[in-house]
Amino acid sequence: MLSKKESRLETLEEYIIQNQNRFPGATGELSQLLRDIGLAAKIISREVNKAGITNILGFDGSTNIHGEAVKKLDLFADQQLISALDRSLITCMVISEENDGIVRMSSKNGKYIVYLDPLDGSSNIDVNVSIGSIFSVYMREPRYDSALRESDALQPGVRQVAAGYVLYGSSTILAYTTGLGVSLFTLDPSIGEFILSDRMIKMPDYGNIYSINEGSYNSWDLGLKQYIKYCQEEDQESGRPYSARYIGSMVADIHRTLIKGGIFIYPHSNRYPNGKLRLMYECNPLSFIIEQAGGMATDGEKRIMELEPTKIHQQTPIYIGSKKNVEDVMKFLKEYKSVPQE
Ligand SMILES: O=P(O)(O)OC[C@H]1O[C@](O)(COP(=O)(O)O)[C@@H](O)[C@@H]1O
Ligand SMILES: [Mg+2]
Ligand SMILES: [Mg+2]
Repeated sequence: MLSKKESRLETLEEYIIQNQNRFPGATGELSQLLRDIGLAAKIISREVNKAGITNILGFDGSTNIHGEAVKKLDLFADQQLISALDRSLITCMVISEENDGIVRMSSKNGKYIVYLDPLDGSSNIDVNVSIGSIFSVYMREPRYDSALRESDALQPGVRQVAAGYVLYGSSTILAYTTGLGVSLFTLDPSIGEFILSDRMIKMPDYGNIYSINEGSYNSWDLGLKQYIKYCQEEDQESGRPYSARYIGSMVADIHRTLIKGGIFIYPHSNRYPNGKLRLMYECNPLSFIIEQAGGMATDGEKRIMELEPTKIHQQTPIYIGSKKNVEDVMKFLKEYKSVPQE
């Protein structure tokens, strides 16, 4: 929450410009890109807020590359974000959950590559539970020819120049980082502006909340089973048992973790041998946010943002949240790694 001293309303626009001025050589293009995403987020938020009375709920009838039935709002959000990014001619390529291949933009010389999860938490759209949008921005490597290739987009998370999410919940919140900390902006629909609500947020080092879909329990690693058992044991001193919270929209579960601390886990399982969540447009951007707020994100062994991507839609297990909680689960995974499964 902002201090009393900071009660003068600061818009996303003003904040972006202020940050840009910290870099004498800045061209203003990244600022423009963030503005583009802000505009699309306002349009999506308006549509989400009245979804029950417009014809936007339900399925579109198509299936995406993950074999998921696509929702109409998935496509609406995809179109809004892609057209907003295309307008300013600084993005050359978009990779989105709802498009199998790379989406080439009008400007093939644009210097940015943007990954999108246009609508996150699709299973919650029709039941009015918080959903989100996620974005991740890379620079395009300068090359002798301007041909756009999928391999241009296969860069590890540590190369992100910006990342963030929009949460469409009881209020609409935009969170982003360019590597200089994380700030949150709340949409004031009456003036149509995102207003700074948390500057340079730091998350708790530890939290007594764990978040995981226990439905796949039977195919979890023994170390994970032991960690969840540890979370559920009675021990007042260490704040256990923890509370279980699972919204089923990664953006919403991560936003809660950012504010309250704790851990969010989507492990590998029989149903998802490589995990369910996508490295490039879910795990990398949210890991960048969490790390910038002082947290941690791994695949159970390695730092998510150091994973070398081989496919634009690849999946990964993820353990993300407060540093102490993630270190704890890593210890359990390591300790039980060689113990035969029950
Ligand atoms: O229903 P499950 O298996 O718990 O999966 C929920 C997870 O899947 C997702 O909905 C996948 O994202 P999309 O909705 O963008 O496909 C995440 O937001 C969420 O964390
Ligand atoms: Mg998603
Ligand atoms: Mg999605």
